[in-house]
Amino acid sequence: MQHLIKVMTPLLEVRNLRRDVADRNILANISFTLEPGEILFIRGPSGVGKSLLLRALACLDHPQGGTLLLHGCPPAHVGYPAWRTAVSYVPQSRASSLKGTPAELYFQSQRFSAQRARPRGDLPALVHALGLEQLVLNQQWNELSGGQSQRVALAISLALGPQVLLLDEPSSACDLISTLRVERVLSSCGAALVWVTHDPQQLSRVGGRLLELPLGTIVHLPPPPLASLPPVLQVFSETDTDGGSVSTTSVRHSSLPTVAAGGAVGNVAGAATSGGLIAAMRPSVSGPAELLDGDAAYGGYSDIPLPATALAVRRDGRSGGGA
Ligand SMILES: Nc1ncnc2c1ncn2[C@@H]1O[C@H](COP(=O)(O)OP(=O)(O)OP(=O)(O)O)[C@@H](O)[C@H]1O
Repeated sequence: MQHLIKVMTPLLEVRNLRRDVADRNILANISFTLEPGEILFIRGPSGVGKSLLLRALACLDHPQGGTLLLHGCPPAHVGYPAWRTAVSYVPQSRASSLKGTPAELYFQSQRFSAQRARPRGDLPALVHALGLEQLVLNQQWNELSGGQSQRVALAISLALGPQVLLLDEPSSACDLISTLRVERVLSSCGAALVWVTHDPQQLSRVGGRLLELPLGTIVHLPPPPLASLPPVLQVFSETDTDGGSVSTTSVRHSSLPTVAAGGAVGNVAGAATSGGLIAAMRPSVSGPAELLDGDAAYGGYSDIPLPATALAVRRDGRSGGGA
């Protein structure tokens, strides 16, 4: 019976989520569940609240109603840094606000306490699979094109091994070939994906389910043509959902030998990762005071200077501005 309950607990559960901004209701009654490896596209007109939904799922903003559960546990139980590590937000564009190089960002992010003792993906393999030269990792962010920085930021997010990736138009700056690479890497990465897109072709190429906003209706997409998305790269092959621990990590690429790095164990409720990477990098962090109150909540973010708004929140206990 206990085993049955575990199997039935979704990876992520969203019940009747509500988002208001400036006294205006943007989203209401959004409900869905997500299982490991599932893809849920989000589509809706500009301004309908797609980014707000992703930010709420990542616990970067506080919803005005509803319930979020990761493996059956609410954010306060999981811990906000651990939640944001497991449920990782990849914003539409953030490279222009970043300083330094992608490699520096990747290594800085690993120093967050919530990122320690967790399995990693193979960043160079991911960079390669996304059609980038390795040297982009050591170039300044502001020297990269929009498409390059979008893909290298995605590679970093994938390499940090989230269980759920929240993707805000992850290929919007890419040409068609790069877009196909992004789709193939994401489709085979093993993480559950919540994927905002405006591209109807992307839905049919990738498949999965579709959440239509503003109504929140969910439709099942037809399966993609068999040949359209051959497995190119698999970073996280096995995830034991018992307590969120990851038991095995492997990297498989069509042109690379299989690399197994099994054995490392990370616990969502315990060690987990930063999630703070995104929160710390985003100057528009907002949310309840407890979400940002103190170093413990930030899980060691003191490694990286916090943006002014987040610092303001931490000092006076009030939340900063939204997106
Ligand atoms: N911090 C904020 N303060 C006030 N209004 C906001 C804030 N953030 C978002 N909004 C408003 O909430 C609505 C939803 O914004 P959101 O960015 O989620 O839209 P979206 O569906 O992602 O749009 P797009 O497809 O253009 O990216 C918009 O009307 C936007 O103006």
